[in-house]
Amino acid sequence: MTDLGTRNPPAIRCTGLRHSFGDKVAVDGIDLEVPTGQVFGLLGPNGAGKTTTLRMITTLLPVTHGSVEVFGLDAGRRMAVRRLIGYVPQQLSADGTLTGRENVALFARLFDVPRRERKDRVAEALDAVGLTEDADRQASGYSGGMIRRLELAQALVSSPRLLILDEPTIGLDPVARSNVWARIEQIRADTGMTVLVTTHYMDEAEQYCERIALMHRGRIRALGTPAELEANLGPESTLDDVFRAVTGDQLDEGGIRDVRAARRTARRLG
Ligand SMILES: Nc1ncnc2c1ncn2[C@@H]1O[C@H](COP(=O)(O)OP(=O)(O)OP(=O)(O)O)[C@@H](O)[C@H]1O
Repeated sequence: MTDLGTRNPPAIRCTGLRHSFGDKVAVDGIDLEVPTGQVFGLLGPNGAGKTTTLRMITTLLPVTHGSVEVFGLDAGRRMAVRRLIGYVPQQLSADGTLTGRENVALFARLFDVPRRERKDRVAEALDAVGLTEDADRQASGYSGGMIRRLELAQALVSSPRLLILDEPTIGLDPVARSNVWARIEQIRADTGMTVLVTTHYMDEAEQYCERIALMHRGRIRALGTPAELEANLGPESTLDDVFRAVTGDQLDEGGIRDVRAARRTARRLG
């Protein structure tokens, strides 16, 4: 019997997780548990170590110090773990020369969705993100919000148990942002999927995340429900205040590489 059947592990468990790029310590000893079915937000300024953490959880970066388990499976079991995860990275992954449907079908093939199920699963994923009507248009004509929803469909087509979204709404206008979140919420309600999301938008974290971890300089500095974190700081505190208290107002730690990446993403989204 696999570990999956023998107990009821959390969706994610990180223990003593560290990662360095040369001399730069990007993740500096993280302990984190995300229960199954939760929408969990990872917040922090540029360069806090959020993406590096996500990349270790998704097995794109090897775990060299500490451990990561996904539904009880060690991240070292890369292929088994990847089958459980849908990942929407910050860098856009949709191909503008293909239609929406072709983009999702490509992911269905990549993720070994059985051939006879593919057509239906692609249609279901497109429907879940509200792109059925536009599915046969070339993706280069999509708005930024539609591209993000298309990428959600790409991540959903393999029916993952854990959906990981790195800045899913960066560069989008408020209507497109709430549209993306409405889809995420609906999918979660329909499937019970666990969602791990990074965002810079405190209002989104407050509204949509059941629990959040605030990262700064590679460490988790605060962990709890938005209401708990606010109450801990003091009456009338907002999540913005908590963020400022934790980061000491240093909202931009990441340097030119991170800012360029964020701008590039926002620009490509139009
Ligand atoms: N491939 C890399 N090579 C060298 N340094 C890197 C690399 N990736 C990340 N870093 C550095 O590690 C630190 C953490 O970066 P990371 O991208 O994880 O932060 P982040 O919290 O996701 O930031 P952002 O909100 O800007 O995406 C930063 O100082 C960053 O410059």
